[in-house]
Amino acid sequence: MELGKGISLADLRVELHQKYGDIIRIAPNELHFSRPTVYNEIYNVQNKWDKDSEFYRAFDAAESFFTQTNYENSKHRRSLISNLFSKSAILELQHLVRAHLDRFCDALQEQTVAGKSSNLYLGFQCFSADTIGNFLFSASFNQLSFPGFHGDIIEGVDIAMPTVTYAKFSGVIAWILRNFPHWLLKIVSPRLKGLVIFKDALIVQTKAILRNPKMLDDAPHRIIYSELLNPEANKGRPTPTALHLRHEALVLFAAGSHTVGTTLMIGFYHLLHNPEVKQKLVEEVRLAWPVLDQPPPYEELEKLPFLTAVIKETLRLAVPSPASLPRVVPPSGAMISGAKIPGGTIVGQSALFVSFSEDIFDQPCEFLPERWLQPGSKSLENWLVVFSKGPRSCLGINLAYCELYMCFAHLFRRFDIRNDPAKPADLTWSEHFLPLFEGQHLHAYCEPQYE
Ligand code: HEM
Repeated sequence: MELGKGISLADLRVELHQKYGDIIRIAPNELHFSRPTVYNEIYNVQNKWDKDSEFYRAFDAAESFFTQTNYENSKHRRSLISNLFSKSAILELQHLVRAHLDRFCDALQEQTVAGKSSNLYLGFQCFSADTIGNFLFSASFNQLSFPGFHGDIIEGVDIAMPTVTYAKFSGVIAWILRNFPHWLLKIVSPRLKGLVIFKDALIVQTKAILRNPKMLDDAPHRIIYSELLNPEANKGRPTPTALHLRHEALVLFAAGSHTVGTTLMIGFYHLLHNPEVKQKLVEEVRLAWPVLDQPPPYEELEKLPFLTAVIKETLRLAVPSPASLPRVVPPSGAMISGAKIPGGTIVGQSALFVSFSEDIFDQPCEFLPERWLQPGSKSLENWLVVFSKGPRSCLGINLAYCELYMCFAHLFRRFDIRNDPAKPADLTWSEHFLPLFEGQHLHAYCEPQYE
């Protein structure tokens, strides 16, 4: 109903809570809670509650561990992939992030030299898509090479995004979308072409790898398929099929690209609109990075206190995955928000209700990195919940932080960045599991620094 009226789910939840109180029914068997303390009651290490199957069927990736509703069934595959995203693996492969940043910076410089401002929303999406592609498959999708950062895959993701919401509300629509022939999709919606070609390429790639797993030996670093097909780790279990591999690849690409791109865009938006905060960040980065062609490694950047505060504040405000993440209360029932909730009820809370809670964050709508540097602000970290919590929390958190630290530091060290006044950004978004930004994108001029 709300889709028909064009109202974003995120706004609708706020409206309903204002009208009906702390606990609202958002579907016949689904509750949403507004008190921010509920987040830690639902999502925590003890609660291995199932994900809601109707919600997660909306993703066209039924064989991935992400859409696997039962924790026990998802655990094995998650643990295989987690090797690639451990902190030590990310430190070892940080040069991949750096390589894509170099390409990104070259493209920004070219656009500035041509007298054009850059679309930073698309630029960050291209950067994160190329980076995650490199981590997962040791291949680049070259989204950064598209003129004006109009990458065909990332634009296809934005166009396809509302289908997740439609599929969530109707099993029939979910089925049609899953089974729609790719050749027809390219004709009906030409702007989806890049995404369709990407999905078709995954079909070919996964079949070829299963036919000849030895080709994995040629990859310059470990990739998802080497982990998923590891014979030692899979002992006593069936080997993953081409469909398993493809669905894991799709989910990891989707989870690792849009989220990071959105976070970067929101952070840059706030820094460009808060010149004093931006100046403080630039000074800190310059001090840690005095010689332009000798960038410090990620290990050094993550020690910078103001940069760290900027990243925390950016994540808090960005909430790149704003949906309520529905879980099923176990048969024994549970106490949530002071109420006894019967087993089988679907419950959830959007992280927006924590990030923007006045009870937790003073002036929650303001971009105030300093809040993370006050005495006692360590306790605030409990409320930085955008990666979710518990056994189904974000698997890519180490890679996400690495990309954020390196991107903020590189761009603000290598460029003097200014808003394009002719193109004021409109950050209005609607919720389709991910936020869809349909207004004017953030544009900026990036003047290269030569020392
Ligand atoms: C700022 C960046 C990111 C944010 C805020 C974020 C946030 C989240 C959230 C909230 C979840 C829980 C989703 C749910 O319960 O349905 C999640 C899960 C996940 N994320 Fe991220 N994410 C980010 C980046 C990444 C990256 C770079 C990757 C790398 C591939 C990644 C991979 C995953 C995976 C695989 C899951 C599913 C975990 C499971 O179901 O057990 N994420 N993420």
